Amino acid sequence: MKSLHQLISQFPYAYEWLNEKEVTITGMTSDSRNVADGHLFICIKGYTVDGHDYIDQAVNQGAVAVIVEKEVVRQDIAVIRVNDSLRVMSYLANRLYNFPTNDLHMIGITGTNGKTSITYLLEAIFKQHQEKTALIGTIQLKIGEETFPIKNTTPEPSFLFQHFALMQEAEVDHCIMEVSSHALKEGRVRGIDYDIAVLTNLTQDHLDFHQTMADYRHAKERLFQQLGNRYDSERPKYAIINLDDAHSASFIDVTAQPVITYGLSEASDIYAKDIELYADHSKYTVVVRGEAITIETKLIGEFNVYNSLAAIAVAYVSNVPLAVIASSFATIKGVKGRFEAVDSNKAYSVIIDYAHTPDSLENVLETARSFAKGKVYCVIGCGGDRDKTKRPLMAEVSDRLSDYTLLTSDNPRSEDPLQIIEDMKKGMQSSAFTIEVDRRLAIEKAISKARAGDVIIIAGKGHETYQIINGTTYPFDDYQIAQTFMMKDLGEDK
Ligand SMILES: CC(=O)N[C@H]1[C@@H](OP(=O)(O)OP(=O)(O)OC[C@H]2O[C@@H](n3ccc(=O)[nH]c3=O)[C@H](O)[C@@H]2O)O[C@H](CO)[C@@H](O)[C@@H]1O[C@H](C)C(=O)N[C@@H](C)C(=O)N[C@H](CCC(=O)O)C(=O)O
Ligand SMILES: Nc1ncnc2c1ncn2[C@@H]1O[C@H](COP(=O)(O)OP(=O)(O)OP(=O)(O)O)[C@@H](O)[C@H]1O
Ligand SMILES: N[C@H](CCC[C@H](N)C(=O)O)C(=O)O
Ligand SMILES: [Mg+2]
Repeated sequence: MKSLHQLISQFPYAYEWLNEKEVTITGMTSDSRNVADGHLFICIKGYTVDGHDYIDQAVNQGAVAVIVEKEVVRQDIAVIRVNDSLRVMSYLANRLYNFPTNDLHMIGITGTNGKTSITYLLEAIFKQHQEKTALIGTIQLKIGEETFPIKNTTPEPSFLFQHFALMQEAEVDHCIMEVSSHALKEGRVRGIDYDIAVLTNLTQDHLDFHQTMADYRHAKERLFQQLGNRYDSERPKYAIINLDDAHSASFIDVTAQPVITYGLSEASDIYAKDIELYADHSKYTVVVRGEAITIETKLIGEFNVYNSLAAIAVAYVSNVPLAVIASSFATIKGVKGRFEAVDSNKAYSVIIDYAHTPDSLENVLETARSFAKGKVYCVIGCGGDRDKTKRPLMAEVSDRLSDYTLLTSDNPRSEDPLQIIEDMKKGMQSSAFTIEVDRRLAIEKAISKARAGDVIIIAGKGHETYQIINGTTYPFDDYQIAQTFMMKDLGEDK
């Protein structure tokens, strides 16, 4: 809690009081729907609506002050005009909550695929080392065992800083967060003092937002530029980079901090060798600056070897002993909705996965192929209001790597589901596919085709428990739908 005058006492931005008033600020937000008594409401001009239009709602809910970019005349509340309210929000949130990231060990993970997976691997490792964690990412925000729903993978600054303060109060040791390219480009993570930045990989996604791969890469590079330029022996900083990624050199180039590389060759500081991949577990040796440990884990596929290397690198520079790291892998059962096998006693497997990019789908289908004794089926759709150019590419991957594809809907959002499928269809070379716009029916059709030894990949929605069609959100859970149908699926040979 601070007075507004205190909050702006050393304000480094140009500003103008449109109505000067001494008020006490209890919290802040840029979403009028979340305003509570004593809040500062920050008006942001968004892509769809303008936050300035919600001042009345914010005041009705208890806002005592607003930050605006426009001419706003009000006598009842304090009004300050600035040039860039989003930038100012990061600064004010940092001050209101007393610079909470200065006392937290902040780990930021960026890259196209693997971010969520790595956050959960790190949670397991730090737990094994008796340290307290917080996670921020696609599935949820989590402080210790307490979970909070989340709208974006990387939320806006006032939400972030409010929760960093809660983490500080809860004596969290490590805050492990996914940092999306949208957040980096929109400046949602300004002012966060990261200690470790991780790059998983960079392949095509989000070209609707970034237009070019170069812009997408520049956005992700900002995390590494933000890692600071000072060398502080009390609090060393590290850039952890997947050396096998085609873009690794430019990420190494932009950071001033020590770089730790990981990969599958001896050229990396931390690498895996003697990799044995099975249908239900994996085993490999990880060499960490000359010292070797054996990892045995239920995580499946080579892409998860990469994810585990990233997590091991972070844990290693965070002073977790290698023996503790190795033992923690025995506790990891997998990550919700990431290559998650549906529990059943069938002779075929159904796997729920969050692959929603060409590269992730390729990884997952290659993994399925490597152990399938029978056919591989893929149920796949693409999200509406998202990168249209990835649609035919994802269909092409499914056509090439599975024996049969069911083209269906993901979250069509505001788009026509059949048009999305038409866009996907352009990538299909073979005729081994069916179109079934209803995702539930597509899942059921795929399962009813399955015979002993077959593998069905249901891709794109992973942990999601909803489907957005024509702007409306309906309950929808790939896992439950698949499991319910499997229990009824008593066909021959099953
Ligand atoms: C394209 C994009 O990045 N959109 C983000 C943007 O929304 P926007 O500009 O459309 O916001 P808006 O609805 O116009 O609202 C403008 C302002 O008015 C406020 N408002 C709005 C309505 C109201 O009733 N009251 C109110 O105060 C809003 O809180 C906001 O401050 O700002 C919002 C607030 O920060 C974000 O929630 C929103 O993310 C939307 C939901 C989204 O879907 N974003 C995706 C693309 C995204 O960011 N994804 C990445 C992960 C991607 C990945 O790695 O795969 C993520 O970090 O989530
Ligand atoms: N290291 C990896 N390389 C390639 N594909 C991966 C990797 N790790 C996971 N995947 C695939 O990508 C999917 C998404 O994984 P995960 O949720 O961990 O990624 P993410 O980066 O958090 O994605 P998002 O951008 O949606 O937040 C998984 O279901 C799997 O199919
Ligand atoms: N973070 C990603 C998730 C995509 C998940 C997929 N199910 C979809 O809805 O497209 C995005 O917002 O683009
Ligand atoms: Mg994620």
